[in-house]
Amino acid sequence: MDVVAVNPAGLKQPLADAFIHVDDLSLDFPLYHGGARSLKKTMLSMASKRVAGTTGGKVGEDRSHRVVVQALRNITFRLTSGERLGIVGHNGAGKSSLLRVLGGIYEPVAGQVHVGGSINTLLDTNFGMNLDLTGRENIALRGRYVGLSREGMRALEADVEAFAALGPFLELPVRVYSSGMVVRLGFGLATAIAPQVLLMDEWFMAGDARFRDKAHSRLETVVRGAEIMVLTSHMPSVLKTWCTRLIWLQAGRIVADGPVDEIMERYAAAAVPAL
Ligand SMILES: Nc1ncnc2c1ncn2[C@@H]1O[C@H](COP(=O)(O)OP(=O)(O)OP(=O)(O)O)[C@@H](O)[C@H]1O
Repeated sequence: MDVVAVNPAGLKQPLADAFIHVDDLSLDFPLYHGGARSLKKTMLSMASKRVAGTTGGKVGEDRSHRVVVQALRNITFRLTSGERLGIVGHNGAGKSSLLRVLGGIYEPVAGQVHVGGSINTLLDTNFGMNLDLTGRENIALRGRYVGLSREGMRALEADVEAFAALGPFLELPVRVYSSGMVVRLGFGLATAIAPQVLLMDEWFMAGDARFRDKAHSRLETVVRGAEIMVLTSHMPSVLKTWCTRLIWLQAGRIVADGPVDEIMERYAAAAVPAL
């Protein structure tokens, strides 16, 4: 296992072309703990009767005889600068797990992941936010995290303040915000920093209707600025608009990898409708 992020958020240095190399990657989530023998028996017996087309990853035993969800199995692909990859698959196919491994959030149990270039992971709008800090303090925190200069910090603060339009609430702790206000701040922050590699979950695009148009044009700027994008989505229109290539996952494995139209057609013919 080896996760290497070259220059993660290293915005100060000039960077080489972005890339993603994933070789024979596997990821497990342990489910069984110590005493729950009957749960172990039930899970393994149900997993052996699993029928094609059901949701979730494959349930099995790892080398230490723990019951695990095999969320990703033997995933191999390469992306170079200019590629926009969409990941499709049924609920529980492993799409979000793959994004999180690429973003260095989950550690694979086997295989290699090399990501070259600055990364921004847009998973949910709360990601990386400290609810006890004020909106303004969260902006400063993010700026420091990505290593911005003083001038960069000022620009970040002005940009997010104007976008989020929280007025005096920017001086209050985020925990007193409404959910829509948290989305405004989180979205403004996440899209203020243009990465070379953009990892994005489609849920990130959800927001309240009035805010969505404003958010969409901002998101489009970040997407167009990124050299590589990886997007998980259930929405054919989103995938067709934004992606150049699709990987179709089924119970943690790649079943197809290729041009958007071709994979969409095969997926639509075979897939369990997602929620
Ligand atoms: N933290 C976790 N602990 C245990 N199992 C998990 C965890 N996260 C995900 N899983 C399991 O891993 C498998 C893959 O989940 P993942 O969230 O990657 O699927 P997904 O394709 O993104 O699904 P959806 O389209 O429903 O969001 C599922 O079977 C899920 O139950």
